[in-house]
Amino acid sequence: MTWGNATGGTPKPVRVALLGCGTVGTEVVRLLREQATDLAARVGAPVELTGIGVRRPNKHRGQVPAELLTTDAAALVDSDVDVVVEVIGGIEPARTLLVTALRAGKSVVTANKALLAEHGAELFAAADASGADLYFEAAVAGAIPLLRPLRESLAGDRITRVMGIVNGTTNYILSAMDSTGAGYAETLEEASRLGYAEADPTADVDGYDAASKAAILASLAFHTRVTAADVHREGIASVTAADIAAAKAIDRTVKLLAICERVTHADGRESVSARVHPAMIPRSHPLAGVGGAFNAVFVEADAAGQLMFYGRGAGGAPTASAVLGDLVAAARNRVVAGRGPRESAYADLPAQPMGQVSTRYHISLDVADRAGVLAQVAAVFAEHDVSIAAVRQEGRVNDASLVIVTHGASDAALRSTVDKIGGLPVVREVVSVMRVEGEQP
Ligand SMILES: NC(=O)C1=CN([C@@H]2O[C@H](COP(=O)(O)OP(=O)(O)OC[C@H]3O[C@@H](n4cnc5c(N)ncnc54)[C@H](O)[C@@H]3O)[C@@H](O)[C@H]2O)C=CC1
Ligand SMILES: N[C@@H](CC=O)C(=O)O
Ligand code: NA
Repeated sequence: MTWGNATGGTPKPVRVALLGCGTVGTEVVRLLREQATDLAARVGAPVELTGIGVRRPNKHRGQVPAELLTTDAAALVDSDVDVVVEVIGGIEPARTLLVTALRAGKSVVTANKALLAEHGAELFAAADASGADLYFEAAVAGAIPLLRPLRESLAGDRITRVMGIVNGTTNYILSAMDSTGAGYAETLEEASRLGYAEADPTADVDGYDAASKAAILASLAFHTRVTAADVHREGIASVTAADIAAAKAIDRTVKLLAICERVTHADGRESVSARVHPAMIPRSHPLAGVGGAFNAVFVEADAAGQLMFYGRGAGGAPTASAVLGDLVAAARNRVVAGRGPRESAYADLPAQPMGQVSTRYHISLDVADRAGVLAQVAAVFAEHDVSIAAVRQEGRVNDASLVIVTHGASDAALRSTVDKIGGLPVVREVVSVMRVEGEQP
């Protein structure tokens, strides 16, 4: 179906197949229809939607043109189309459909971070074999233009760090827990209703979605293939009301962060560290003010310095905006017989295991309020070579809370420290253990 005409003549339309018509797909169809004339002018040819691959056509009647609906996504990909837009999600059948499309020289636009983080190399190889485009701006941080700046605008710089909030669902949950004390389950349900969560929301809460995005960000930033398996992943399922309260007590808030770093070793070798975990950050930190399903990402590069990208990271319309931007780029390339950026993985840096990554921790203990407790606890830290940066003790009648913030320590050292401290008779409970980010050590 062609909704618009290019100005100044009638060039051959760019034919587009859409795979999937859920939260994002429905909005892609709406924008294609509503902005058809402008899109045609920007592309230099009309953009023709030739078919929409869905699972249950009846579900979509009345929402999208019924004559476009098909349950045969493979046939749609095989048909005479120039660009395949995939918003099904998951690995199969998306992987097979996209590899087939790319090998056949059809450009691909996808929002599928899980697929890219696991099978990106295969998709790029298929794209290279035929010279087709592979665009995926919607896959990370929804509407925020982030991947194009990394792939293109910063291609002349040396990126050292990418850190931010890249999952809208978990940020929505953590923001609600922090501001209203709302419960975890009810907020997750709301995030699903609003179209932020993945089809299986455990991908969000267990950090898989953010880990896929971290893999994509690290790959682009450091010109290295980083897969989801290379990313250390912790979700928010273990974040308790006590953690949120402990953070509040010291003017911090809890966020799920994705952190990708270029690590330079003493001998000059470099490696890539990518991790996703909840962390306490100061309320004065710019990421602390990022609420709801919004995302924000800091990029640090040698020449550019620090850049911050902020906007809607989830939801049908914002994500469709990024998909449409990619579709215009791919369609333009078809019209002028050009090609978008290819995979850049020449640096091939090794992944740094999490055990070697040093992070700072905030530990909150419920302890007996008597002389010598602090000394006993401090001795365990010293024994494990974990250096203490700050200690705060608040006494009550029979018990007290002891808050310790460490200097940088490895996961392994911290884990053994906390295990041993939890076993001290003077420690009633280890109330909260959480990483600390965003402040000077
Ligand atoms: N919802 C969001 O805020 C964002 C989603 N994404 C990504 O966009 C993609 C789509 O997400 P949503 O639209 O939220 O998911 P959704 O679950 O709402 O939609 C997926 C659609 O694909 C259909 N589908 C499943 N298998 C199919 C098949 N074999 N053939 C044809 N259609 C099939 C489903 O019936 C469903 O309508 C996913 O990769 C997701 O990770 C990316 C950024 C944000
Ligand atoms: N489920 C994801 C959707 C966007 O990528 C999220 O919550 O961020
Ligand atoms: Na984006």
